[in-house]
Amino acid sequence: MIPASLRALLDATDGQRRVDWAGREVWLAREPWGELAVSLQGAQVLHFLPASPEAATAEGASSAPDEAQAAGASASQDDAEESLVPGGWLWVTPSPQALPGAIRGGIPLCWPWFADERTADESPDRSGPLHGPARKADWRLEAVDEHEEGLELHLTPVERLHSQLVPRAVVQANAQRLHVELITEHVGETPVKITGALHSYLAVVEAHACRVEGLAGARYLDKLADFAEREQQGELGVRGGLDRLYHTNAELVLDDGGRRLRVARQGSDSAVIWHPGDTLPDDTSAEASRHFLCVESANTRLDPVWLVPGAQHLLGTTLSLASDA
Ligand SMILES: O=P(O)(O)OC[C@H]1O[C@H](O)[C@H](O)[C@@H](O)[C@@H]1O
Repeated sequence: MIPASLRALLDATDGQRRVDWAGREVWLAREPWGELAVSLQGAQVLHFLPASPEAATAEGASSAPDEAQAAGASASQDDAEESLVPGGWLWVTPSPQALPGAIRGGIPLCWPWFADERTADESPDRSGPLHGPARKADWRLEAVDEHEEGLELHLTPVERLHSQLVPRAVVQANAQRLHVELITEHVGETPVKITGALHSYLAVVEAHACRVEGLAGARYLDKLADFAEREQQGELGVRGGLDRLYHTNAELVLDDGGRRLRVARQGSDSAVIWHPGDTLPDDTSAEASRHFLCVESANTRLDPVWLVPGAQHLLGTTLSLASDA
């Protein structure tokens, strides 16, 4: 579910190319296996639509223009805002912030800390940005390789983001799945504590009618209740705003009534589930916000990672259709 202007650029793409979208350089692929869009600001995957027959039949997965009615084009919406076009597994706001702001949507890379935890923040007064500097930084596309009848992209930041830590991102896309990994290499001399997230904005029919399976019985910290510790009773039904850090490495399934998306995580014992509810961010309308739910592969205060010199940490997520759909 992406803004119409990004959809139009994809429709005009045959193969692979670089375009300018929302003031950012964005790499696009439209090939027999499916579609992928990656912003070089933040190495942020913005769009993924696999060509597998099952994916194409899932509700909302078509990109045909005449089916673009549902999301974001309603009369209640600000006329100035672009419409959102259904199709794809990720959501991107129709009104992204200008640079140097970050684009809300897709899969932002939060590194080397999650939210306001500021692990590994080297600024003198520990005043680094929410979610760390990586998501707003310029990244370089180092390589595009063939991978399992799809593609594998390798990205690195243009400038050094930390004196001891070096991140890189790998994106694998094919007709069945999207896999993103954020690898942190310690090239320094002293242990460093990191957190982080693959802050996935997953496209849904209606955020407040979603179910997330796999969390029953898990302990979580409720950020909307001053980090109160609670236990998930039964499966999670999303009915309003929520901001929770679940302590689990379980595989999750997001069911929005139309599609059952499996969210597998690697190197992550924290699953963050977030939706702003009525507390809308400045860059997103109420109408547009109805169509995403964040299900994040993360390392949070629940499972920070102490990296020692020479070590690496891989934080990953794999999105695929649940086979029991
Ligand atoms: O608005 P952003 O900086 O992108 O952050 C969006 C959200 O990210 C995470 O999910 C946090 O748990 C939330 O507390 C935060 O509000």
